[in-house]
Amino acid sequence: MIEPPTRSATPQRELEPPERHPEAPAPGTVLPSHYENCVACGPSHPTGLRLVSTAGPEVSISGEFTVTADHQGAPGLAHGGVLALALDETLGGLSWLLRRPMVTGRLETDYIRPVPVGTTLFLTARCLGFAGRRMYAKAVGRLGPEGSVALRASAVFVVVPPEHFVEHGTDMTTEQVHDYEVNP
Ligand SMILES: CCCCCCCCCCCCCCCC(=O)SCCNC(=O)CCNC(=O)[C@H](O)C(C)(C)COP(=O)(O)OP(=O)(O)OC[C@H]1O[C@@H](n2cnc3c(N)ncnc32)[C@H](O)[C@@H]1OP(=O)(O)O
Repeated sequence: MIEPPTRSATPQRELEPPERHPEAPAPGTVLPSHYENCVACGPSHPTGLRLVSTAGPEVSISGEFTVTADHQGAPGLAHGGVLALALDETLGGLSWLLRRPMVTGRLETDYIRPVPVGTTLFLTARCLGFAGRRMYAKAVGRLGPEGSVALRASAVFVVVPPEHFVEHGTDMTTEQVHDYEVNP
């Protein structure tokens, strides 16, 4: 028997409101890739999404990427896992505005419309607030800037110390991780 989920991306109590960091990049700022080989945003990844994120108002982010033949599941259609990746990256980009390192704890995705190869998907993510170390957020993906909604997601990210990436990853020093705090 498959166990029912024990956690939910729907807040179970009132959240502390999110605060945009005073030194967050201004709305409209195109955000840099956080890692050149990232499968979602890295410019050096050969088949990645090359998703580009832009800081939005309050604690929100927009992102876009074009679905290519490298992102197919069924012929001519984006793979659902790839679409979850795009949502995860856009939601994770909220870190730039909060200036707190976070990792995805839970990502709940609704797939509403198929996304054909060649589509430029427009994503937006918004922070709902915090419950301790848990950050709750929502995201939407549209087929065009004002197009039909193809995807919706609710997520919980967990704030981690910068050392998380040094301890569990490779090629990352504590100095590099702390650089994010001053040089987004
Ligand atoms: C300096 C700033 C500039 C930054 C500028 C850089 C920008 C950069 C952009 C990046 C954009 C990329 C975006 C992709 C982001 C990924 O894809 S991250 C990769 C995928 N995720 C992971 O690998 C996470 C793997 N899991 C873990 O490492 C650990 O389970 C976690 C999540 C750190 C939690 O472990 P822990 O630290 O021991 O925490 P724990 O005490 O268990 O839980 C803490 C709280 O979180 C809750 N929690 C823990 N796990 C979960 C869960 N799965 N679901 C819900 N709640 C949970 C607990 O219930 C607990 O809540 P409270 O009881 O405190 O209320």
